[in-house]
Amino acid sequence: MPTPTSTPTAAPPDQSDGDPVIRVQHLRKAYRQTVAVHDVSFEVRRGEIFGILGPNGAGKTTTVEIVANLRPADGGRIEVLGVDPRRDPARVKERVGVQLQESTLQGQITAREALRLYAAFYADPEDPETLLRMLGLQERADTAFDDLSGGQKQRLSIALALVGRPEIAILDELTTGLDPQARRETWDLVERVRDSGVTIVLVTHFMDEAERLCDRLMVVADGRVVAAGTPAELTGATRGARAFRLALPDGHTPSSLGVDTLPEVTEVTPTQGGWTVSGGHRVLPAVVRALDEQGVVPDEIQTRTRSLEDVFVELVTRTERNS
Ligand SMILES: Nc1ncnc2c1ncn2[C@@H]1O[C@H](COP(=O)(O)OP(=O)(O)OP(=O)(O)O)[C@@H](O)[C@H]1O
Repeated sequence: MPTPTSTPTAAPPDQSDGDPVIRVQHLRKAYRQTVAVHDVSFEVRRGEIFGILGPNGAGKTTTVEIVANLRPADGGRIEVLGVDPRRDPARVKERVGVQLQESTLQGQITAREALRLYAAFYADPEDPETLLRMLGLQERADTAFDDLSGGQKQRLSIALALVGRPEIAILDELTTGLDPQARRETWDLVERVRDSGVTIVLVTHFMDEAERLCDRLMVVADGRVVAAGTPAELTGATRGARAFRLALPDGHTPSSLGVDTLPEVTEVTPTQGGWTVSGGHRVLPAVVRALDEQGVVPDEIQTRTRSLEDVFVELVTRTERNS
């Protein structure tokens, strides 16, 4: 069974809004030959859901484990609720609840027993029965962990992260392996937890999850922050950015037709059966005009709102290209 990640005497959350509860500057961490985190800086504000997105191996888990004081950093400055986790580990343990990837409990323990056991580590824990109700687990409270569904196990691991009444909850790969309905239920639950005053740091590589849940987020690739902002800022919704899918007749590519060098085009990325072309407000007419001038009729043009996934793929592709 994993060691509980928090200990006694959590204070009730301070409800004052917006001030940073986590400040990370120039974080660096290497594991022997692998530099997992090159240079990561960010702030998490009280009461928000802050997302950390990135492809596999980007350094997301390493970053949050350092914030939760489960690993030492090699460099940089970290402040959690005003203190350096290395200097005051007890305070961070008291106030930060962590649900890490693949948290597994001993197979025969029931949800109720696990919550009671974890609650015993705190002076003022949340009532396990309240958590069971809040997470919709009361019907399954006496079921052995091994017999719970994936979604129920996930909800139990969130409950365990919340049992110490943390001010900050770190949720890592929250919905990996869940079916669509269980994912949606888990999202609703996370919003309820945030609404109850807990600041949430959400590690994910699901764009839909980030778009739906996060107030602000950062995209990490290869141990560096490659973009940060609200989902709307990142997708360019506030700047009138556009994207569309383009399929061309055999023998033509966007670069052979000079599409990628048009001033209106910011990015061309390959997608299944074609390319995603992104740019400013006038990107679509500019590309259609350029193709027409060369006598090329596109096989397909499909417009849609630029999603966080488009942005993510562009950013990660660009980072890989430059590294
Ligand atoms: N304990 C460790 N020892 C050695 N290398 C490690 C260790 N933990 C992580 N790494 C390496 O550090 C890099 C970053 O890993 P990390 O788990 O932080 O990334 P991540 O973004 O959370 O990835 P994922 O989405 O796959 O969980 C990877 O190359 C990984 O192999």
